[in-house]
Amino acid sequence: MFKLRHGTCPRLLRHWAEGVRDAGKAPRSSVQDGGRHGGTSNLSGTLLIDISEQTATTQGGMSEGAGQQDQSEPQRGEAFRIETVLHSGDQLRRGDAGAADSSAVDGEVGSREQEGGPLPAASEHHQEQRGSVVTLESVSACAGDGPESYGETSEGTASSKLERTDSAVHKSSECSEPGGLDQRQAETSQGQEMSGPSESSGEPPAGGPEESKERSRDSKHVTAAWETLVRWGRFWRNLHKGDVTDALTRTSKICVFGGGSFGTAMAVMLARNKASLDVVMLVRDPQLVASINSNHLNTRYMPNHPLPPNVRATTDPAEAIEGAQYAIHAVPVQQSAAFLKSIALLIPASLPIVSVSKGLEVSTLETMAELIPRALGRKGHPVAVLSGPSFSVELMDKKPTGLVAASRDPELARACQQLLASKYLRINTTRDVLGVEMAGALKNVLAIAAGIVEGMGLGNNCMAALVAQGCAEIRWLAEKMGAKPATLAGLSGTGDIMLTCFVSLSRNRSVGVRLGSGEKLDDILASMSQVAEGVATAGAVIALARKYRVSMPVLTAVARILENELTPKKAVLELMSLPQVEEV
Ligand SMILES: NC(=O)c1ccc[n+]([C@@H]2O[C@H](COP(=O)([O-])OP(=O)(O)OC[C@H]3O[C@@H](n4cnc5c(N)ncnc54)[C@H](O)[C@@H]3O)[C@@H](O)[C@H]2O)c1
Ligand SMILES: O=P(O)(O)OC[C@H](O)CO
Repeated sequence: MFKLRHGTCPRLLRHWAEGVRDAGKAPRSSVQDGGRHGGTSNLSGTLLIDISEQTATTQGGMSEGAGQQDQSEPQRGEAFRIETVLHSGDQLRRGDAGAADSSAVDGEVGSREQEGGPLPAASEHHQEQRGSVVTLESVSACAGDGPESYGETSEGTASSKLERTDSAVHKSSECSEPGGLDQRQAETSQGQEMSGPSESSGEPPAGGPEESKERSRDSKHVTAAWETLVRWGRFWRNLHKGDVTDALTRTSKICVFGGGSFGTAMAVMLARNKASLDVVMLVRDPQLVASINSNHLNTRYMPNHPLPPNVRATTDPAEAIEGAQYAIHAVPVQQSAAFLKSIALLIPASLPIVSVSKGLEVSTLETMAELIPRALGRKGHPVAVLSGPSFSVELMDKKPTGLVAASRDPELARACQQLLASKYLRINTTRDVLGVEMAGALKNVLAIAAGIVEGMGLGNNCMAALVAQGCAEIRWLAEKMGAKPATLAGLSGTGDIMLTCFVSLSRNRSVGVRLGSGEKLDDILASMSQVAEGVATAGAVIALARKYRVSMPVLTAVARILENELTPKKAVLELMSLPQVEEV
């Protein structure tokens, strides 16, 4: 059966198809149409399938064949797929806009990465459209090193692999990996269904030759799956090698608003990606400017990490903004509107602003993507947000990190990928700006709750229950406002919640720990030199919860504790006394 993963990058597939066709590799033999999805036509003896109907009706689910191919001739399968892709133009063009570009760059000099680097970052397209099969084996073939060249996967093995995938499709209704169906899982369940190693099945005991054979087969599947992924990454990188539309290539200056820890980290990520890029930080303190420009050190926020020479600082907004092609906004949320209003006249209408600030403005309940155009007095100003689990110090230390860039304009989200992604920083893209922003803002409030539990010494069970409940509350509100569930389960949601709730580097969590240990909020804030966005955002969350009629017991308790209307101990007692309910 033919299967097409709808999330598979259409651009990649089209290039692949064209490449194979041009190279004359696609055999022109007929295959039979299963006739279930759309019509058939015939050109040069090759069956063509219109997959538009299929695409429209199987979003997120496992899609089953549009046609039947001769399994004994795997090469036909390749041709079949290729032609299918070529004749699904509308879908492909639409998908293309959301497709991800891989632009991993060499960490120091900005040259495009060659073999052996990270896999391509995903697009919304990829993230959302799980559940069908990527024909990665075929991608490998197109990349110039066909299935025969990886591992022990000979042409014949590739054929049987396709067959196995087919049979697995019938057995499983889920597929989780970008590489397609988890064959091992599917086959295992199939095996158990048919002749599982149960006591009554008469199978040899564990550890016998049968089990060892199964283990070795499993191991082959794992190896094949991994190698397929690696080849996919290589193919993708080759495809985009020398891509002149790369935002990094055509950018010469970027300004960064805010010289705190994350503004500095963002400036360094950009500067490391391209040595000739002029990265200018707009900061308020002349001493900090002197330190950055003379000693390449942000002595206040990042004293142990020397900055690349192409990072400089200024207190002059005009100097920072003039000629900049992008602006990164890293000013705390509650100060952002006033800051942006003060420089609005200097900001060209075309200057995209990428916000990394996580929170809601208390006075308006706005997210940053709403606040920025309003503060600039320009509806429709180009905005993206970058979020996800990321401590600035770990980025500076080149620890592997994953973020998500969200924008209504997919090109801008891709530009964020191209400018910032590196060997240690993967950036997905999405159009779900609201989901990314709500998750990023609300996780800070939840992290305060987690800190309180830690500070009170309530134990691991309590911590896990609290964070799970908090996740549900974030989901209830964000989804009601229009966020996508996949976003909330992704890097900016679950990912950032885990990081911020469980890791002591978090400033929000630290505030909670100190509250839970009995300190007063005013004393805690007075002792901090950096922002903990959750403190202000908590009130806004509760106002939004009321507006959207969502009950949020944990986050409401945090807001009341921060307002000094409830002690942490009383809050726990009250929460534990709430009615026992059905899980939703
Ligand atoms: N630090 C991190 O690991 C991290 C990671 C992801 C996102 N963020 C988000 O990035 C934003 C900034 O965080 P940070 O860690 O850099 O904070 P920070 O406290 O380290 O720095 C804040 C910066 O904003 C500047 N600033 C404050 N008020 C200002 C004003 N009125 N006008 C102009 N500049 C002003 C400060 O001088 C400082 O340079 C926050 O919303 C935070 O949630 C931080
Ligand atoms: O230190 P925090 O609590 O502001 O968290 C920093 C980042 O948001 C973590 O992703």
